[in-house]
Amino acid sequence: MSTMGNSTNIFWQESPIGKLERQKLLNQKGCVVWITGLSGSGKSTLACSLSRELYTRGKLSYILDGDNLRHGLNKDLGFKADDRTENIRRVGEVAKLFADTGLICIASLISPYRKDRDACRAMLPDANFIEARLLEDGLHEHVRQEIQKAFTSLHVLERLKIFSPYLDLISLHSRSYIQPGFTGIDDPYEPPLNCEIEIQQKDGDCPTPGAMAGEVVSYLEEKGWDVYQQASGSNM
Ligand SMILES: Nc1ncnc2c1ncn2[C@@H]1O[C@H](COP(=O)(O)OS(=O)(=O)O)[C@@H](OP(=O)(O)O)[C@H]1O
Ligand SMILES: Nc1ncnc2c1ncn2[C@@H]1O[C@H](COP(=O)(O)OP(=O)(O)O)[C@@H](O)[C@H]1O
Repeated sequence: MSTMGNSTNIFWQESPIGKLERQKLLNQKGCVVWITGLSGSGKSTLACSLSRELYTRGKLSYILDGDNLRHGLNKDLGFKADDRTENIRRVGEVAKLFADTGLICIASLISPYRKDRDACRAMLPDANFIEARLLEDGLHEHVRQEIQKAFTSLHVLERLKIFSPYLDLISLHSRSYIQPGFTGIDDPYEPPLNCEIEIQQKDGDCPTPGAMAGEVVSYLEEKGWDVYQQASGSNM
């Protein structure tokens, strides 16, 4: 482990262009949208849909997806509690840098431990960390209803076709049953107590990816994250 934290001869170097200038250039405010939820709850789907939605509105975002980062930056980490904590800490630090560039950084990780997510929140100025929790019930209910429909009304071949869009989800759940230490099966997931956004089913329906992204975009618009305003505070 690094001993950097204890060094006394390391000094902060100021950059000539600050966050305010960068935000003004981009006409948006840098923040972190942190998407948390169980495996298969739709985190990556929401992250991609949100990034696309923001792009069409002329807003620059960047996705930090847990799966992808585990191919590079975090390839030395596994799924034991300490590794997950270090995984989240590193992504929190990277997300903080991205937000400082003026980007809307979308971090999408299971991030099962509340204290780790809260530590990332604490790295940023107030309100720059927007936690969005995906409640998996909507998606699972959607799959359940599709399976039920397939078995009650269709020919066998058509039934099989119905399953094809969910092969990922089915394989994920199958894997989770044979792999020890899987979040939500035999490893804990601690839901946020007070997150900014909670996405769940409405009237038994799973929201479409576009609708999920819409909920986050509405939040950002309502709070003014999508547009830079000189008067809106120096620290944002
Ligand atoms: N033991 C165990 N528990 C949970 N998840 C596992 C595990 N082993 C592998 N995977 C796959 O890794 C993806 C989650 O990586 P994360 O970096 O988001 O996890 S964490 O935040 O550090 O808990 C996760 O991807 P998503 O399904 O996209 O969430 C899993 O496919
Ligand atoms: N809103 C949705 N409606 C229908 N299918 C979805 C929705 N969100 C995700 N899915 C599907 O569920 C599966 C898991 O989604 P994914 O985004 O990979 O979850 P996670 O990143 O949380 O593991 C994928 O096959 C994806 O296409």
